[in-house]
Amino acid sequence: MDFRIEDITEEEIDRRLSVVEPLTDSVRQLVDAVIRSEVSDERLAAAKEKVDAIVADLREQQRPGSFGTPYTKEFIGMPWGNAAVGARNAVAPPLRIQRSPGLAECEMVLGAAYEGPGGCVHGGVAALLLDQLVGEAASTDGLPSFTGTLTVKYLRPTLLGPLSARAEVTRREGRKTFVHATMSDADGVTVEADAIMICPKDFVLPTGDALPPAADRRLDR
Ligand SMILES: CCCCCCCCCCCC(=O)SCCNC(=O)CCNC(=O)[C@H](O)C(C)(C)COP(=O)(O)OP(=O)(O)OC[C@H]1O[C@@H](n2cnc3c(N)ncnc32)[C@H](O)[C@@H]1OP(=O)(O)O
Repeated sequence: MDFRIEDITEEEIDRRLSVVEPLTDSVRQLVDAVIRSEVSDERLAAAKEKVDAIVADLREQQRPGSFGTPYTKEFIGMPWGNAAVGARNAVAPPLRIQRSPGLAECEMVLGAAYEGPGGCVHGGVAALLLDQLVGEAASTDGLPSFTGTLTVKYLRPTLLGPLSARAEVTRREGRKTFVHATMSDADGVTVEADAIMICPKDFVLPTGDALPPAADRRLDR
């Protein structure tokens, strides 16, 4: 796993985000536009040429593999490639998660890129987003937790559009944290999930140091 340390300030994080977040958002718009565009085949083909030119430009300098999750020395995480929250990942809605002890909540608007059954959110997307949320709720005490088991129950179809989601720790047992989560539309809960999150026994920081006190850890950028 890639948890490298980057020696940068919070101001530098903000500066980098101010550059990449608008780009990522434009790519999200591109994804949505490609799905829903009704322009002629000629214009679609011309669009492909333009997109290919942008891709070639960006690939001139590229890191190998994935983005990973770098941390500052102050343990501020930058999971910018993450599929649910990544600031550089157009696949991510992205979730903007509010955290408090044992709780993670967010509101989101899921559009055409997240469709499963016609007009509805893909079940795998709902599971993906709830997986992130249970992970964040379990990790609000500063201990990294990975999903051991995630059980998802789809109560009724989730229509694409504005939604909210919530995950709450129900109990902790040693390295195990139990979390309950829901996704809701304006009429109430559409999906619920239960997770057993586990702090791995062999987890070490990239520095080889022990984890710092919980109050000094922020896993939230
Ligand atoms: C920096 C991060 C920021 C975190 C902040 C951001 C959040 C990110 C959210 C993303 C969430 C994800 O997608 S995470 C990615 C998906 N998940 C994974 O890839 C995890 C893959 N699995 C593993 O790495 C491992 O199997 C672990 C960590 C889950 C467990 O390994 P371990 O630590 O060796 O566990 P072990 O000692 O055997 O068992 C400890 C206890 O847990 C129980 N247990 C073990 N495995 C499971 C299991 N799959 N489901 C239920 N329970 C289990 C055992 O019975 C035992 O209970 P007892 O006998 O003590 O009662």
